[in-house]
Amino acid sequence: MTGLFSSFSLKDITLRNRIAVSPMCQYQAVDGFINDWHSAHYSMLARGGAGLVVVEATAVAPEGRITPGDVGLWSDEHTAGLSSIAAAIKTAGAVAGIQLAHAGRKAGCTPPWQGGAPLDRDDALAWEPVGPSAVPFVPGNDYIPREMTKDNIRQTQQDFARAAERACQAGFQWLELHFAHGFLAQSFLSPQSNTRSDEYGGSLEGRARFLLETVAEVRKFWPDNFPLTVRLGVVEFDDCPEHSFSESLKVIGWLKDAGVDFVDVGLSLATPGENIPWAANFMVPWAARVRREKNIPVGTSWMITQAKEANEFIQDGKVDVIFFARTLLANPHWPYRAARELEITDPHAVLPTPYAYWLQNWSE
Ligand SMILES: NC(=O)C1=CN(Cc2ccccc2)CCC1
Repeated sequence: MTGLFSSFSLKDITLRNRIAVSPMCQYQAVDGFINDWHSAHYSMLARGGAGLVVVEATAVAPEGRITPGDVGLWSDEHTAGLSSIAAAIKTAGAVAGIQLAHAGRKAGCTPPWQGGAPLDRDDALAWEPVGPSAVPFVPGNDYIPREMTKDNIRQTQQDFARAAERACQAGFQWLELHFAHGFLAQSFLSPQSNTRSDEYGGSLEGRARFLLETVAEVRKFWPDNFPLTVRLGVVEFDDCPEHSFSESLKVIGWLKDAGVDFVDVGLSLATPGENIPWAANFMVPWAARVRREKNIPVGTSWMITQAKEANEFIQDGKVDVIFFARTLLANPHWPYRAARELEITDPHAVLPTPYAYWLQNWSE
């Protein structure tokens, strides 16, 4: 019987359950290097019982960081630190995943708790953002990205590919390309941000070209037996969400043909004014449609907090994996709580032995 605690196999990788730790930016790195914060953070989450732990948005180039505190994999020097993170995740019994990102025109900002605005131009840590077109994320704002040349595009695609190679060397076995949240790849896809008239703009094929060429480059360096996945913003909540969704379905078909094994169904966040219908589980129906209409395994996230509901989404074949974020930040042992609530056999067994032993006969 499939459910939240049934295993999930994709290519040669098997998750012990359907609970994934969603990539959550910590903004604690220096020059892209991880430190004790990340080691404790990811060990804590992996020991909580999730089947998959995806490391936060990891920049493929320095100018692709959301903030100066983003983790990076743009240099061989970054590999060692991340290999210790991958090892810690695997030792805890979870599959080690990593999200590779380039924030494009949304790069170069302060972390949300400092307002999330672009760094002052005279800040020594600031840099010029890049994007498909010289169109600012905030209309009328003077934080305008430099329009990427074709050489810049090719270089960034290589950056993704080399970062994927490093991720494999570091021991990660699940790769997620960040094609959502208004970051670089999403900004190529959205006509709101991509006004190019060359082959990287205009038609849907043109706007999707950056994504498909990036997947093709990554495919050369990421082992075929490990899942190659994308987080894709599948819907823009503008005056016609069905339009952007139908375009996304076409793009997902092309991504699947290019070798993408799984789609983590996310938000577009391509423009600041989106009227997002925030509500519990609101992305599940969209993910279920992708799964059914494109016959590809999917995951999703956003305000999913209840074990019984999550279990039903899996049982009903709506989604294959559920990415939890704040639910797990609030309680890293939430998988244990969920196991008890769903009355699976040996709920304590989702935790490592030193915890499981003492909890086997414990009832709160
Ligand atoms: N790395 C990412 O994909 C990020 C996504 N965010 C969207 C978000 C909006 C609202 C609530 C949570 C996340 C903000 C921080 C960075």
